[in-house]
Amino acid sequence: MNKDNLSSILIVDDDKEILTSVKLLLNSSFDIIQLCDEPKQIPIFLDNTTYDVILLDMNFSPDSCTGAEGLYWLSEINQLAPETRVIMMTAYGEVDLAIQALKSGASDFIVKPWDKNKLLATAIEAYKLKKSIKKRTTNVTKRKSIKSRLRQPSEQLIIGQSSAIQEVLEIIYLSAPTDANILILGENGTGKGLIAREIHQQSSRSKSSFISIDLGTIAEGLFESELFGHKKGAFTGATQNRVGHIVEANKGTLFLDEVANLPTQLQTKLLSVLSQREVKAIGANQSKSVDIRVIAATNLPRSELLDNTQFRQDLLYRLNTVEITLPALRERSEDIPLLVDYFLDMYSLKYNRSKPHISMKTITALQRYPWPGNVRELQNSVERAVILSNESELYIRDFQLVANQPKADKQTKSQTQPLELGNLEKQRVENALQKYAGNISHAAKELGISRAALYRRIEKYEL
Ligand SMILES: Nc1ncnc2c1ncn2[C@@H]1O[C@H](COP(=O)(O)OP(=O)(O)OP(=O)(O)O)[C@@H](O)[C@H]1O
Repeated sequence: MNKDNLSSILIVDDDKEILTSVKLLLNSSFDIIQLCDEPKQIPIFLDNTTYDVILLDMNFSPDSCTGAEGLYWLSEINQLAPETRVIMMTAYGEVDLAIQALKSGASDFIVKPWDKNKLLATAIEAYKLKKSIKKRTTNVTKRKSIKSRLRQPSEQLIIGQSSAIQEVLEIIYLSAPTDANILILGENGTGKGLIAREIHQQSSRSKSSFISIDLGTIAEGLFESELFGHKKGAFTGATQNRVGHIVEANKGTLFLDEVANLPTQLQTKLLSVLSQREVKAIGANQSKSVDIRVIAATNLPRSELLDNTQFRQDLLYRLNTVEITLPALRERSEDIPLLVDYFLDMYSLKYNRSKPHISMKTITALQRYPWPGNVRELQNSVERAVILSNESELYIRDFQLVANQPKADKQTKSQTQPLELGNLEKQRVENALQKYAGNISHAAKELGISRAALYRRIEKYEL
């Protein structure tokens, strides 16, 4: 068999017992497993073999606990074998080190003493990620590394080392420079707006406008005028000419958030704009030619969008030349340590506080919470914790999560999750509405969702 098709892993630890036990554990999942008990040998191993995954200890000298050795070897591996995914092995409590390793390009980390299933799952996940990225980029010449893009200064960073986020970054990288329309799917707060901006930033249209419209918040009668514009006197109240968002986005990007809310007759009109590349304001005699790229987003699951008789399928096929699905935060809890660290930096700076410490125990508790409002809810919780806590360390209570709602166990997730999440969400919406005496704006901010999303939940739960 071609050596390239064999899965390979290198385990680096100075403890020979650990090496043997990890080898036994991974034996049936990897074709090539090599052991290294002396980190100085790493370059020699890398010279002989291209590994998919390396499992790397943080400390090698008997008294060392700074993690400096692990970080040094991580950066060496990044240079010598940039495609290889590195999983760091850290001791319980070394959360700052683990985060530093992730920021320095590690793929993931695993805490010692480890749970065997977790170690196996982490190694397999890293292997799959390595393969999927390799597959999609073999034809791309001059490819910038994903990690360097992660660190690139931009308005707002997309944080995440999970395979789901890495794959999203890869799709953005490949599709942004083309003019293809893109449809982004994902629950509220998963980062659809952030991704849309990043696509615009990475496109050749980045110097022109990025016009974002939330179709979930536009009043029924205003859709057409907002999107297409109107001429003075076109209808009662049209006292002036109005340029629509489509024309404003000319040469740039038009982001249609909550696109499933677009009324049917306007779907037809939008479809014609996309195929004719012309737009006609209400009351105008002449069409104007436009050059726009459309990015659309919806929180509806794909199946619902396809079955939806209210949404024109021919428009859907115009919009989804490329499709990006953002997973819920509860499905990629491995991103939580980095996200928490990122938001702690952001809000300590904003509120002029010293950055609080956070223990591995607290991080683990945050990872077990289901985050129905996704990254937005996490961001709001961290902001609140930074504002309200005066301590040098943050504890789980500072995040004010709903008590006793741990994430469903993986095995039982499919049976229990919808019910648990539905109840949890309903309870949270009810609490927020009560707390702010029905004030939608305040309650939506507290929940970390848009006003439109809150209205939909009020309707859904008949509150
Ligand atoms: N991967 C990420 N890294 C850093 N910040 C993120 C990430 N994902 C989301 N965020 C932040 O979370 C917040 C919510 O993201 P965003 O508004 O893009 O979500 P959305 O899916 O568009 O939500 P909605 O459907 O409610 O409009 C924003 O402040 C965004 O910057």
